Amino acid sequence: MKFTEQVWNAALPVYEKILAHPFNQELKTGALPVETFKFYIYQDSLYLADFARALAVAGTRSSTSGELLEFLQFAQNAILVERALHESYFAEYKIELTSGKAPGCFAYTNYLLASSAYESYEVAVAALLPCFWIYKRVGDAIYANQTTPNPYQNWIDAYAGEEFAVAVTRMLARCDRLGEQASESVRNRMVEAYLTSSRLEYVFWDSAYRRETWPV
Ligand SMILES: Cc1ncc(CO)c(N)n1
Repeated sequence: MKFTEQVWNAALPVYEKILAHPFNQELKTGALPVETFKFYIYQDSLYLADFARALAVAGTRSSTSGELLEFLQFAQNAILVERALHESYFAEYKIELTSGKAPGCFAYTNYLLASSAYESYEVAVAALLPCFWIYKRVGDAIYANQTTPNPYQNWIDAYAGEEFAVAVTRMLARCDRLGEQASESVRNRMVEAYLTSSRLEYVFWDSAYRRETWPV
């Protein structure tokens, strides 16, 4: 079985919970409170800044310059998406939040940064896969069932769109090659990393929905 098929099956219950989460259900119908969306966009800008770093670091752990280039391009794109958030949503919604990372965002970004630095290249890449693939599947599912007009149309279009799809396809192909070449023990750790990041995707959405703050 292809690595990506294996992990998709392994994390299917997590994906289904993500899709059913009220954040995504309300995004789909447009009923999501704007204050919740603002909180999410702010947290996502903090996420994307670290996601870019994790991608770049993972790239430096590869053994070919082709792979390094691929991951540097992913990193560049994450930075450009982060900037676009500021130019569009931050301006449109007058987001002036300064609270920093909520616990959910903190957990996810630090997991990605730690994996990229301290895990093997293959495991680091597997940890980064849900950021692409789960977002793509969620974007597509929302796009296919959304209420129109929808105040969050730009967000939906970005993740259901062609440009993001190209990056996701490249990442999936990369993961399948790495999974195929990996020893059984490395492959098992790759599956574990994919699962952990999938759970953290859920945690991130749930944190945004609750506008999570630090308890102390
Ligand atoms: C939390 C999160 N995961 C994945 C993506 C897509 O890269 C994003 N923008 N935010």
